[in-house]
Amino acid sequence: MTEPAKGSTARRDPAASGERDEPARSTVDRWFALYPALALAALLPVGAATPLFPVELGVATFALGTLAVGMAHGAVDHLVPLRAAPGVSLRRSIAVVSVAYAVLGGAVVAAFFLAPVAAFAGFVALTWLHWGQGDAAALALAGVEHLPTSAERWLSLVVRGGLPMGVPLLAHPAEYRLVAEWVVGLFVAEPGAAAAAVDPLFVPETRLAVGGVVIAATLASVGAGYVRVRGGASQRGWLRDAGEVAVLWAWFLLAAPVFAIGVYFALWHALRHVGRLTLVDPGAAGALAAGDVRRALARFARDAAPLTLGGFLVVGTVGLAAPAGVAAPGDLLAMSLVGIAALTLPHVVVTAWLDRRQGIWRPGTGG
Ligand SMILES: CC1=C(/C=C/C(C)=C/C=C/C(C)=C/C=O)C(C)(C)CCC1
Ligand SMILES: [Fe+2]
Repeated sequence: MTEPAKGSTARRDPAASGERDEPARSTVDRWFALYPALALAALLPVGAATPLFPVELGVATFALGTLAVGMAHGAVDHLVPLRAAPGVSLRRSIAVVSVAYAVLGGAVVAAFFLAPVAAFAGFVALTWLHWGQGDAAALALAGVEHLPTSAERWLSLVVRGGLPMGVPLLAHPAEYRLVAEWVVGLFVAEPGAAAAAVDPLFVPETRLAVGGVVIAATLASVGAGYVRVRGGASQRGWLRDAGEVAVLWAWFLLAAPVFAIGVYFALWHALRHVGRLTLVDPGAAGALAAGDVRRALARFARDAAPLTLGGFLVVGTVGLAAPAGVAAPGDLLAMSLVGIAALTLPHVVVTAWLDRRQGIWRPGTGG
């Protein structure tokens, strides 16, 4: 739990306190964060075997995860302003989010056409930020007490986003590079040009620097949390945080990158975000408070269905527009990633707005 709000003017932090919706919140934490994390831990032996298999296994897993929940997790963004802010109409909510998606998504696609290598690196950086942002919100929702300041939450963001984006580069650079070549290869048709173009990204210094940042941030974050526990914060929340970080470290060290990220995207990031969204839908939150996870999920699926299809249309359009064409499984992954990149920038903006509304980055004052 964050520091209690001080003074009568301070607003509550609904992501980390509030008794009224506590049963719904703890149901969400269990079903959408804790159990999936335990499932990922149980999958570690499977992950450890994946480097022995062809990368196509990873591509199929990534596609399946994106089909199942990955795409859907952002497909209710148009309802987020409506549900998270008083006084926003449905029409305004849809209009604002549609404009953000068209402008920002269009800019991302243009960036891939104009400067594919920089756009790819930017997408990895954006995902680092976004997946870290998602986990910081999940930790707040879980009510951990060892992250009472925004600085500590930012450090968690660096760790949690760095695990999926940085550790595979440290542990499996060849497959990481292959994916970069596939993505850039959609936009540069000459044979061998993509491999040469991504060279500057894969110098040993990048790998060292990225690995160093993730290791240092992990040690600093776990250490700072321990200091908070010594100062009276709940040990349970800290152990949960450190345990999740340990599972993610093991997962991304052991599993082949495309497989690892495919599973993580669906089972970890997307599910956590879906859980968070069910809490801002009063109908779903009511079902969750009564322990009815299935009904909450059914409501989410109904809301997300139309724009999940829309998301796949975006991916298909990227495939049709790619100058080099789409032929091999690698191209399919590449076109999905570019489509996802276009959807991710506006999704990050909507999520950041929700974070702000919920006081994720201003613990103790939020709401
Ligand atoms: C697959 C894959 C990569 C990139 C994945 C990314 C960047 C996924 C982003 C997904 C998002 C942002 C989903 C929305 O929340 C790497 C790391 C380049 C190399 C290893 C394999
Ligand atoms: Fe997301």
